[in-house]
Amino acid sequence: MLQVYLVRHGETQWNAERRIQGQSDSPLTQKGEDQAKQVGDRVRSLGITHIITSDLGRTRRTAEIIADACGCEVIADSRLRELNMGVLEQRHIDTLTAEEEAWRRQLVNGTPDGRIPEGESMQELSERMHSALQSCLELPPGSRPLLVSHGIALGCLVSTILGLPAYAERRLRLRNCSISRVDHQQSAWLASGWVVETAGDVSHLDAPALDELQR
Ligand SMILES: O=C(O)[C@@H](CO)OP(=O)(O)O
Repeated sequence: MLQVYLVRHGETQWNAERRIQGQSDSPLTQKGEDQAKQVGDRVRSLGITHIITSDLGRTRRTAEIIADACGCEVIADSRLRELNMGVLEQRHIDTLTAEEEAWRRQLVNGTPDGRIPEGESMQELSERMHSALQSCLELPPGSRPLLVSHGIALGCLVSTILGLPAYAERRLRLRNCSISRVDHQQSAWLASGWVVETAGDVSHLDAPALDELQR
């Protein structure tokens, strides 16, 4: 059975300021760096063989810190990027106009192809995240990969594995540097394929980020 660990990156400057990142980027705060070290401490004895990360700066930095603890190399995969939030990227969440807020809401209310202008739909996000996860099945037998990605992207992946719509990610709290795990199992009795073992564990963090609570 393949076990895949899923980690959201550490807190960033814009997470703390409540600004929308998407595929734009901001650096980890000191707290974010500390969170990533705590993930490293938590997973160093788990036998992680590969660290595969979104190619954005905040995830790469988080991955490097975890890789230092695990002693494995970091592989970048652009399929693990955050949802492209188009024209709203870099904006402060509290300054959106009513029209802009309606674009954002399309993503969370189930409009099938809802997207922010110049952005990506949840369906497109789901397809590329599942494609990245599926690639883990091609790793050598005995591998135990850890993927570093983003809040909406990982929430969408976990929700859709559970058979929920992609926008159900809004009901799943995946804080910065939370750890989730999905396993690929073959079972005649239980569901075959991907199953969710853990979602959003923050018990290894001394101070979970507040950004999700502030929304
Ligand atoms: O892009 C963002 O602003 C947030 C949205 O949840 O994602 P992350 O901080 O995980 O990249």
